[in-house]
Amino acid sequence: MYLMKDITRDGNPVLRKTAQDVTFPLSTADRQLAHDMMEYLINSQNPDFAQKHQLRAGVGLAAPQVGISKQMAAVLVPGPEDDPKNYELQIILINPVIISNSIQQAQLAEGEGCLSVDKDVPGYVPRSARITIRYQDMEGQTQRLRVKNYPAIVCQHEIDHLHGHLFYDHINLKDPFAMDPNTIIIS
Ligand SMILES: O=CN(O)CCNC(=O)c1cccc(Cl)c1Cl
Ligand code: NI
Repeated sequence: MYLMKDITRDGNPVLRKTAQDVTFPLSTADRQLAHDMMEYLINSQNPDFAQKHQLRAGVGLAAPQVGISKQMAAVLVPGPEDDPKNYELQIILINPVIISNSIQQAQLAEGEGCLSVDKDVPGYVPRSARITIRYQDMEGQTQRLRVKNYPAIVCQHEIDHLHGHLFYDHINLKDPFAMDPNTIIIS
């Protein structure tokens, strides 16, 4: 079970490397990694558990954030307020590649945060509004996933981690809340 002490923080070079491809069949360690990352997200979204263990909430987690430079990330996007466990997206992405993306951009109204970045970095993080991801599932089968809006933003945040990018790399520091006509704001 991961706790905040297990999360690598900005400044650790592992967060700025391109992670290594995962090979199949998955090793026991890789299976455990997938499980533990998803378990962290589930725990972090449970208010009582998160409070008790001082976990920062997350809707995604990438292997480099637990010090493992491998192309693997977990995504857990909750459902609606009244039914959060009816997840909008629950998936383990292995060796993910964005194979197409919309010209249309999207950004979260409240910006983004990252377990690996302790400080708040205010500002819009422009991303593609719709993407198609080619990835491998736990059995090594190649899959394709089309996502848009919030789940697409989360997947891009995670895939960024696998290539050494952090969310604030995308913020326009001269004008962090610059409005672009071609970019939809997701609240
Ligand atoms: O890489 C994953 N994390 O750092 C976990 C903590 N951040 C979030 O859950 C988060 C918060 C806001 C917007 C996005 Cl897109 C994400 Cl991903
Ligand atoms: Ni992050």
